[in-house]
Amino acid sequence: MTTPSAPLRIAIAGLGTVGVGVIRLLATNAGIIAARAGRRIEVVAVSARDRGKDRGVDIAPFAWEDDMTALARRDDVDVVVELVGGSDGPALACSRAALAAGKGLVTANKAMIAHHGLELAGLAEASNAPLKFEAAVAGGIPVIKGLREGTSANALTKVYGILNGTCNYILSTMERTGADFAAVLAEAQARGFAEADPAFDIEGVDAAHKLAILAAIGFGTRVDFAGVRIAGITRVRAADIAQADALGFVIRLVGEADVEETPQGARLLQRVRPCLVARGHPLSAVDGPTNAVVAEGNFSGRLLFQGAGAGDGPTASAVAADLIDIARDEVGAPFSIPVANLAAIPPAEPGERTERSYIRFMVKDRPGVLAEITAAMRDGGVSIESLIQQGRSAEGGEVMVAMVTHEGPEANVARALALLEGSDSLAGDPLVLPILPL
Ligand SMILES: NC(=O)C1=CN([C@@H]2O[C@H](COP(=O)(O)OP(=O)(O)OC[C@H]3O[C@@H](n4cnc5c(N)ncnc54)[C@H](OP(=O)(O)O)[C@@H]3O)[C@@H](O)[C@H]2O)C=CC1
Ligand SMILES: N[C@@H](CCO)C(=O)O
Repeated sequence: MTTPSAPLRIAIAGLGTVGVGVIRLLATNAGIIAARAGRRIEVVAVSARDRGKDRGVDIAPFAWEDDMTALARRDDVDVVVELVGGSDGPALACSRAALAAGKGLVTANKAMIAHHGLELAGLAEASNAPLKFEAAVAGGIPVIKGLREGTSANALTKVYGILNGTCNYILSTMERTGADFAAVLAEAQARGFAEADPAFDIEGVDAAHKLAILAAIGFGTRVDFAGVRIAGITRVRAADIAQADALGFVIRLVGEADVEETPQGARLLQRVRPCLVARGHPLSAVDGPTNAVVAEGNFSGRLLFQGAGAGDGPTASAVAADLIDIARDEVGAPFSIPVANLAAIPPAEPGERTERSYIRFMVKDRPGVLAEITAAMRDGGVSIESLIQQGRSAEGGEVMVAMVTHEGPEANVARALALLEGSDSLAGDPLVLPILPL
């Protein structure tokens, strides 16, 4: 006769959008989860800032701890689920305490994994404790599992995609409705997609956290968040979205990573930037808070992972999947290979890479301005494919000039723009958006 396995006992630190989502999911799907995990997953204790807050779920059956580190050390807990957020502070303290005590750790905290993932993975290895963070990248999409397991036999050539639901919601809503940036950001915050500090979303930092994690798993490298070149969406105007649309593109915030071989050795390129994406490219149809990740393997070919990148339900789904893996005892090295074997690859210099670009200038509406811009392009070695000046301003006002370049070295665009620096024909810095190849 077999005895039923003991439940997996968990503690949840953080009872916000995701924490409450996890409590709801574990209760709603308890039967399915127990059948698939081989045992029940039971919430034993919880912690957050404000014990008295109405969270829309009953937390009375769970023990309460004010101190998250004490929560992490409880004897009646097997796995700590960290859903507080922030790269340091109580999230990190409770994660370190859990792993040091030999308990499993599941987290959705990409900021913490991007900054301290290697240390935490080292602690997990030392304690032989599981560390899992599926929800940290692309919400409900099983992309970490996809890269750690599905493509594990491949050398990846490239990983890229739409990694921030808030930015995608803002860009696609502005595109569809013409609404104002600030109003759409407020909607994303109200719907629970945005980070506690939404500057992390709109300035590209959140996508960079996720990209650094994906690159580490995809290429077997040490997590290098500092090596990610980051540009957010705050400089994209409604007029750019309209201009891109007229040219047959949408604008999306894209994170991309690859490893290139140079005469000096391997170099890791990681960058997050708003890009023009041609209608017809799989990423152009990714709307709202949806995320999509493309991974190109040398045997698998191009794989596309797509789904909800944020929100309580999808993120809770990823957290619970990690718990089920732990309950089944199906865990491996957090970054797919042991920390000591991850490669330290220096960051790449992108200047010699070639691409097509969209360049937008706000200029004074007066004779000679276009000649000045095109001369700088010529002298920088940039070949112009098309150039559009929008309407006439009121006398002496600003007008928008947008151009699309032929494919050429990125360094040439930088050189051309340097030639225009300080020109009093320009009203503000030009905006350069790369055109994503098909
Ligand atoms: N929201 C989403 O769609 C997604 C979020 N994530 C990640 O999941 C994590 C949680 O996000 P989310 O649920 O949205 O965040 P919320 O801001 O909704 O919730 C955070 C929770 O942590 C508690 N908390 C915050 N700071 C402290 C502190 N200093 N001491 C004690 N408790 C604290 C809060 O307590 P109280 O409620 O009492 O104030 C709250 O319960 C983050 O790492 C986030 O990046 C990942 C994927 C998607
Ligand atoms: N703020 C994040 C949450 C999911 O990681 C986003 O908008 O994508």
